[in-house]
Amino acid sequence: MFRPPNSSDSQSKPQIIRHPPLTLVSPEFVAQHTPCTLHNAILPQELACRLFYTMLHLSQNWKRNKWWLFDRVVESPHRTAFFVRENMTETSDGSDPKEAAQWWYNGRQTEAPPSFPAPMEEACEIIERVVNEEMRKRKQYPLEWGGYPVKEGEEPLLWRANVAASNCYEGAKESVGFHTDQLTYLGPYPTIASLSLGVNRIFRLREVIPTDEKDNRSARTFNIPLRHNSLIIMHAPTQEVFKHCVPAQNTIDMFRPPLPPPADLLSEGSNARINITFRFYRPDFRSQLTPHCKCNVPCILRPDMKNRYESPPEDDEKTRGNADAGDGEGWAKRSLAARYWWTCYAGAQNDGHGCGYWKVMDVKAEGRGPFVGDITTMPIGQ
Ligand SMILES: O=C(O)CCC(=O)C(=O)O
Ligand SMILES: [Fe+2]
Repeated sequence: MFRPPNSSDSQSKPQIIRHPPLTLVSPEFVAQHTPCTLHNAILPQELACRLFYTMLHLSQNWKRNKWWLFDRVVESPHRTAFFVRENMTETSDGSDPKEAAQWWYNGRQTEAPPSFPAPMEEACEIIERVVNEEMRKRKQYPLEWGGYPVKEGEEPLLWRANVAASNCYEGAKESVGFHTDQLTYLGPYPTIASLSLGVNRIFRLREVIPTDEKDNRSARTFNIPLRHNSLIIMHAPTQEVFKHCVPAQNTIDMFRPPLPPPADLLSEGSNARINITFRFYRPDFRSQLTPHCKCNVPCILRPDMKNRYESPPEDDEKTRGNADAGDGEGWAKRSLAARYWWTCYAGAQNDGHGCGYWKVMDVKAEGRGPFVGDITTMPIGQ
């Protein structure tokens, strides 16, 4: 006799519901399903256009990132550049984000990066205000940076940008693969504000399911169309829980800028998308404090996205991200183990062979902080 389709075997393993990809077209849907927020028409139209033309012009000199994958060199399918913001001493603790920025390209040391061009600085000031407003409504995680200066009579500052990474995707086929942003200089639970200019492209998010949950649920793919002059803020814990990418597409619509270019800058229509991610390099994760591996190369910091590392319960209490994990989607219910690893990165830059060095980050022993959790034990906001 054949076993009926719903045998006791298949019953012991519950059927996982596999949801089809979901396109999130509105800010409400993005907020409902992901730890990100979407803000359309973020900059005044004139500034968005001026910044687009400025960056498109500069992008002619941007480089493709190169790294070793197994035994061959691969090249990023887009061009990229890095910028450092001037006059950030009040939040930098005497450390210089320029130093860290020199390690941006896959652990290869590069020349000191340029400063923000004028329209990028203007945009950054607007974006900082929006990010702070948004963060005030959200809960904070104990390991977030708690060292912003407090000014009497003013709302507490929750985020600043001191660096920016910019990407140019020319045509439908240029892309960036699924990844999480390296936490080496950002530290745990970073907030990253990502501005889109030019053609509309899809930004894709997908949760990394912890090993112990993978028999119970599957990850859903979320597609978020990013229009010219939109901002997506990757709030905590996006980098700990989701991977993101900008996939190659079969077709894209030409971008017809609402305002003409200045006389000295080219182009009428364009098939390029410019992305600028504004970030805060934490003083307590400055490059001088990055552990080195056995190859004597600075390590990279990665979250334990799959909750593979079982930590002693006593030190879990303090660093746990989501001890009060509540309702909502699967990811929002996750209890984050808050484990991070320093790992060898030499394999990406030299000959594809690293030393396999691996160490759990120990915030106390490494002297990191101050953290949000040092100042307040209660999550603020919701
Ligand atoms: O272009 C984008 O929207 C994403 C870029 C990105 O993920 C990155 O630079 O790390
Ligand atoms: Fe990224």
